[in-house]
Amino acid sequence: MTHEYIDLQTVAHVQGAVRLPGSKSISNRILLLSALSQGDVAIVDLLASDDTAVMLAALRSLGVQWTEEKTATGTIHHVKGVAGVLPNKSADLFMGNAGTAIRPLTAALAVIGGDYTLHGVPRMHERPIGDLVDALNAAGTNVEYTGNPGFPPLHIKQGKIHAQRLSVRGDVSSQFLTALLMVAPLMAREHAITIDVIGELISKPYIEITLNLIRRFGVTVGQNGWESFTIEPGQVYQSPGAIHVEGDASSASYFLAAGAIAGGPVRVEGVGKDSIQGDVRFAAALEQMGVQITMGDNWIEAKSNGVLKAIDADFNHIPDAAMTIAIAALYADGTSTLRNIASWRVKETDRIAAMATELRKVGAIVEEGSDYIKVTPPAVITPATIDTYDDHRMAMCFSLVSLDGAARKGNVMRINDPKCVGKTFPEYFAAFAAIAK
Ligand SMILES: O=C(O)C1=C[C@@H](OP(=O)(O)O)[C@@H](O)[C@H](O)C1
Ligand SMILES: C=C(OP(=O)(O)O)C(=O)O
Repeated sequence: MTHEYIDLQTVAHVQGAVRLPGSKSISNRILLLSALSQGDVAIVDLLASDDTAVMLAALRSLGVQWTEEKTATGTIHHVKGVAGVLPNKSADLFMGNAGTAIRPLTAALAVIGGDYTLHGVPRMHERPIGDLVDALNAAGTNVEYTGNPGFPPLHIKQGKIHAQRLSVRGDVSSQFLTALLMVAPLMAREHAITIDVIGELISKPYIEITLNLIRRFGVTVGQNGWESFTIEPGQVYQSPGAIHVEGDASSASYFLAAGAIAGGPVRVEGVGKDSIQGDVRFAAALEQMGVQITMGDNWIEAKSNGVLKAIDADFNHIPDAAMTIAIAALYADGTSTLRNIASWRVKETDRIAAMATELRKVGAIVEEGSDYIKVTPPAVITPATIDTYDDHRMAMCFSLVSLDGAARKGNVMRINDPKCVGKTFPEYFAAFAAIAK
């Protein structure tokens, strides 16, 4: 942890428009699908952040060629697909703390086979991957733990897929199912492959993103509810030519919440009503809190009179954006409860514990359980020094606590280690400053 911090003066009003960076979830999926496909792919507006940098670096280490072209309107990444045949049969890959990189890459490398090691930052070595490794190894791959069983680092050797039916637990992270779905066409060379989901699948909208993008690369997945998925044999990923990355709907949540807390209107551009990201449903949660939301094809806008209604709801479908609701709850007219969010505990940090600790610093009364958090707002928000636990979302969420019409002028919120936003949104604090009037 660095000792850097940023001091945010309290402000009473926000207004303006923000152009969102690309979606992390879409960017990393498209990068891997492009590498696995036949033909060249031109990716427009890929997210530039730590999580995509580790994926790009890994692809380069594996011998996948890509170049970046700067244009007047943005960037285009050109990826040369290798159709599932990686030029480099061995590599040591640093995955940072990017779940969307390590989980699908582990599946791809395990199925393709070779001699690969994958590791990350210390927290990555505490984030579960056992359900994915179990599913893969039961099907014939050869993945070993080199540290603690169930967690990275991993050593992948040559295996041989013999199963036509795989099962994976869905209740710890949806990324395990995403990873298997992405590599299923590589396994279904001669026989169909069926993937059964064991336990209640969490974070379902992320599976919808996966299925949508797999389809864009020419592969059809048969779906039996959320219980099983079948990939018919002989399907090969084909380049869609050019593919555009939507703005990040989770990143949008901070600006929409700002509009909700401090008047607005605040408009985010790059994501709208046709988005394939589940996190656009954050806007519906704000509506329930009394915020006025309008949406276009490529934008969402929030405005309010600053008085928010408390909310009690299940947030399993939007685990990332739900953190922003926990902050909006500070400005509500009563106690809010966010339910069914157990996955918060195994992300960049234990987010239920971190959120509870930091909300208490600004005066909230917080109750936490294994899978819920209950927030009662204080009469006045107390200025505080906020720790961010190397979690980009903690830093972005707590920037919002500087929005306070009732605060004494000159009050300051200090956010420690603000650079952790680099995981998904390196320019976050500049974008936030631009709407704080
Ligand atoms: O598949 C994805 O792109 C993601 C799935 C979610 O994780 P879980 O499925 O672990 O909840 C989400 O929290 C993460 O930021 C991105
Ligand atoms: C949980 C997150 O990331 P990851 O993709 O590493 O799981 C997140 O961005 O909030």
